[in-house]
Amino acid sequence: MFGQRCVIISSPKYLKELFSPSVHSPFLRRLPLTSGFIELGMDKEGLLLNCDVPKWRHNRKFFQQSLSPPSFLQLCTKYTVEYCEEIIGYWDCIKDDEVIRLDEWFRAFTSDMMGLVASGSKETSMKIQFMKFTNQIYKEKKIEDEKNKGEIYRRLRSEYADALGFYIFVPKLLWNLPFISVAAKYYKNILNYLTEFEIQFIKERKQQIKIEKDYNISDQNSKVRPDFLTMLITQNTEDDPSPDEIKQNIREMFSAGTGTTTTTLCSIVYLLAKYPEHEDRMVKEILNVIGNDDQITTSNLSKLPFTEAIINESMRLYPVVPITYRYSPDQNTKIGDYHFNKDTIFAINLSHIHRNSEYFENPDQFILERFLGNWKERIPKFAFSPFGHGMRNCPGKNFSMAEMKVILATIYRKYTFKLVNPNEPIQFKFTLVNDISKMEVYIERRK
Ligand code: HEM
Repeated sequence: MFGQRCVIISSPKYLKELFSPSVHSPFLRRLPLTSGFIELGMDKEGLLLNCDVPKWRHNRKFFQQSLSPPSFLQLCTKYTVEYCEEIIGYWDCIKDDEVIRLDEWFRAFTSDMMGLVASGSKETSMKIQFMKFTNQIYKEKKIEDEKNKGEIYRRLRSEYADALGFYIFVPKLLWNLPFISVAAKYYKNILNYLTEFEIQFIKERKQQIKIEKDYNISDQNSKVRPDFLTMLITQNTEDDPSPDEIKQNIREMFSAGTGTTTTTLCSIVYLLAKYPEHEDRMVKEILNVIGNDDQITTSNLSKLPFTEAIINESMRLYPVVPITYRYSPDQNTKIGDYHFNKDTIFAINLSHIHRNSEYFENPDQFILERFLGNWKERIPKFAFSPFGHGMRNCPGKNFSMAEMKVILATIYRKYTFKLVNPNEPIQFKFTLVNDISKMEVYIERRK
């Protein structure tokens, strides 16, 4: 893999070293440096593919600190509720016998939601999804959107997702070949245009914050949006993190936070459609804790253990990141009793580990009791790793768990979903993650 020896790890027994929480761990890198990562600017910026350990640590600190204040999580809950209300407004216009592409709807939802949470960009993916569905004057909307900043940003991000695939999977050697060179040039332009766009709005936000000298995130009267971008800028001392670092952190909030949540939500809906008795129990819990119409708050999210078990068991069966990697270029390493030369890539096969019968009885079945009660004492830590572990685990874990609980609680109070093809297995396409490819459902309103 990437020209290096790759060892696949399929047992949690060998994860202690690879998932070590120590800053001195030799496994602080995910993958070796490639020309594609350099072209994307991800080799030294952001987190996901950052190969420069001091720079990665610097970014990780800012990324994590920006996501963690309770006031920020509360705000994200509020935004999620608002967007759920928007999606309900559209879904209420859809008849019970009409087929909808749930994967597309959740993709639109998570994209609009991230737009707002990451950079205050108010976008219209759900509106467009609805217009497409109802064959409304989509063309006119398109022309109107040419001038809409949020819409330009949304499209650039979507092109960026394709550029990521290109630069990660197509080796530099091939970039000058006919046809491929056209794509290489096109994606280069997209990257440049997106960077220009992002640097400009970072500059504008910085100026806004400067005008309000004593800016405080909880000030209701402030004109500055209290989002991830503002959080990153307000931790800033002497232009640190730099605009380029801020830009990459925002990009990764989108690229790591939208597809993952979309796919996990689709897996949950798929499994609940197959196990209606679990759905009934979840809805009862939601109605008991939150009620039928009341707004969801962060404090009642912690009172939904059954809903949480559903999310966990779905992520066990269908982990959106089926394989994660660790890499040690500086020193030879030892995993269990085995010695490895430096430069070995370790591919940690999470989807295989999650179905190991040593830790999960009847591993292919959807059994919620596994994740009820004191499950953290029963299930060994590394046997269940939907968000990874150790120094490079997922910094968006709490955010996405809260987001998914709010979405489930809000939409399942109103609707139930029936699979159009109940006998078909769920379909994913694998890029670096498992991405839901198509999921067709009927929406039924609850009586
Ligand atoms: C259901 C939702 C999500 C799942 C299942 C998920 C899963 C993962 C996994 C398995 C990893 C690799 C961990 C490791 O190698 O140990 C990861 C990394 C990462 N995730 Fe998530 N993620 C989700 C949502 C999010 C969200 C919402 C964000 C942003 C707010 C995010 C940001 C990141 C970043 C930046 C990394 C790279 C961390 C680093 O290398 O230091 N993820 N995620």
